[in-house]
Amino acid sequence: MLAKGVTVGQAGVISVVDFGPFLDNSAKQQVADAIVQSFKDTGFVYLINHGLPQEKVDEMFGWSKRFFEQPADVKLLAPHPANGSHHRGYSAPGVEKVVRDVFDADELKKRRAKAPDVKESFESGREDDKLMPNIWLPDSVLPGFKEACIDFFWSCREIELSFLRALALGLAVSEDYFLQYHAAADNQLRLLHYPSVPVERLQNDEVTRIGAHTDFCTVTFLFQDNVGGLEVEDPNSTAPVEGAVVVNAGDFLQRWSNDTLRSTVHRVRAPPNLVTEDGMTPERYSIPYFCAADFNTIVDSVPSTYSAERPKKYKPISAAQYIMERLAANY
Ligand SMILES: O=C(O)CCC(=O)C(=O)O
Ligand SMILES: [Fe+2]
Repeated sequence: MLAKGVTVGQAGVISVVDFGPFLDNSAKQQVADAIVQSFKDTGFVYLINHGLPQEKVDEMFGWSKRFFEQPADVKLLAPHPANGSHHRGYSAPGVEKVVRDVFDADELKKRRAKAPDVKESFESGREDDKLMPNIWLPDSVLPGFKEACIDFFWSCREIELSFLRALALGLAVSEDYFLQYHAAADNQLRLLHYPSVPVERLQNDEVTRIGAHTDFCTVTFLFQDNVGGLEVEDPNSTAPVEGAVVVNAGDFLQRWSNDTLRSTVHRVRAPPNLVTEDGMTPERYSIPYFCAADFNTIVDSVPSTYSAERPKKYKPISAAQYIMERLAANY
């Protein structure tokens, strides 16, 4: 049963949940239940009143645009390392191909050649991350960009911490259950730009914006502009909801929850009904924030998600091992 009052609408079949009553403590359990129900049903939820002011989101999109407007050789002053497990810096269009269940290098090459992902990205994390140091532009280029990324990273961290509390409450474990495993902020802020491309090529699957995939962390928060095109499997197309952050469960959380919560396949294709006169689909910007468990932590199934009737399906695993294997397979 979905809690009425906090579930304020549907975008496709995905619930739009008002997070305000969680943050102000007026209806914490109802909000938590609505989120968990939506994660069980679809693996996705839209959150409104998430606490991050819209001006901050708009500002970050502004920085993202200014970054991607730079000439290629400037952006490449902060190059993403060729090593796919160091996820920082700038990746030019076509470099990364997000796929599902492909770990073989030759097969990846084939898929990339067939339908490249037409997107470029810039990734950053916390400044004190020794495992994956940030890769910034030189100080003289686009001053303020680095500070904006860092500031936005920590703003998103606030939503993450509140959201993880809600998730725990909704799963009937102690409110700080997930927090103990997410103390380090091993998260990743990703700026994405999908350049304008001929609609026909997107529709014929000659090129993709982002290929069908699941995320592999705990949860992802996605801010998007109003262009649209994000599609969630079976069989939902989602439209951007004003002021909302889209949250989805990653594979790690699905595994962690003993398959109670779903990590759903999603992709970005041509936005419906948006074509310019010359048959081009407008460019699109989005900002996902991937939240991962502490690399050094080992997780076992969430206590409320297994029982004699529903035995554990998975062995305990370290976040580092799981995530590094998945990252390296995408590059
Ligand atoms: O750009 C989007 O809307 C989706 C991005 C996404 O799914 C990802 O980066 O994992
Ligand atoms: Fe994704």
